[in-house]
Amino acid sequence: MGFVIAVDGPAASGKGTIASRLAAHYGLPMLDTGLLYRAVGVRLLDAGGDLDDAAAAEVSARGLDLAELERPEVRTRAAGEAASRVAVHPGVRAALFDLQRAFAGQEGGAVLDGRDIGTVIAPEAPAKLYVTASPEVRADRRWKQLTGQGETVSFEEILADIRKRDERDGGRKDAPMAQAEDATLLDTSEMTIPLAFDAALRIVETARARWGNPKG
Ligand SMILES: Nc1ncnc2c1ncn2[C@@H]1O[C@H](COP(=O)(O)OP(=O)(O)OP(=O)(O)O)[C@@H](O)[C@H]1O
Ligand SMILES: Nc1ccn([C@@H]2O[C@H](COP(=O)(O)O)[C@@H](O)[C@H]2O)c(=O)n1
Repeated sequence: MGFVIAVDGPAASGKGTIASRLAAHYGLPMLDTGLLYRAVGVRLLDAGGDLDDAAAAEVSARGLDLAELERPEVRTRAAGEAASRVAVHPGVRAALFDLQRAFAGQEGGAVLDGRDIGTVIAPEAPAKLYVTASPEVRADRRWKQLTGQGETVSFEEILADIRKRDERDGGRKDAPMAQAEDATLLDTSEMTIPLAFDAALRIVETARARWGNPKG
């Protein structure tokens, strides 16, 4: 495995923003694994399926075409909820495992963000961050993001979504959202995006030095 950076944490903590900037900094490919689950949820809803039907959700996951990750529908509030509901099914997680594992196994390394990268997908990753922020801060960030995309929703509705998502993601039996024992916690509640990236970069550089990358 090359230099893999795992960026886990709850909804709207800023994982994707940090992961994409780390990927650009190191010239590494990046996978937002949440898009996989969002696309599975959206395609199941498109087919008129039940998000709580484990078998139907697995069929949806096994039929996923990566081009579907580009659909604008996957970035909506509804897609985030659908993702979290299909993500509880072990069959869905199993169907998406090999793709994520292969992405992490790329020779030069990779950056992946999600909920279980440091614990399940790439437990041997040399650099692991667990990015978080208070539920209120995360709800504010998500509310600004969704209303900026034209969705009509209240802050209070998003805060309720965040709390429900945290509970479901952290409470599920299979691959629950969790900070890996060797992951460094990064609370971005009081940080701007540049400050959060700087803090993340310091953590990754420390891990990189320890990893002894021949490129120095
Ligand atoms: N430190 C920050 N300060 C202010 N806004 C931020 C910060 N980090 C990220 N954001 C903004 O918050 C929103 C959510 O960020 P991002 O998509 O990176 O979160 P995430 O953890 O990947 O979310 P999810 O896992 O739900 O996809 C985006 O609009 C992003 O620009
Ligand atoms: N590795 C992952 C990534 C995501 N999920 C589930 O998908 C939902 C949406 O993810 P976002 O990153 O787009 O918010 C998330 O709430 C999880 O339920 C997952 O289980 N594992």
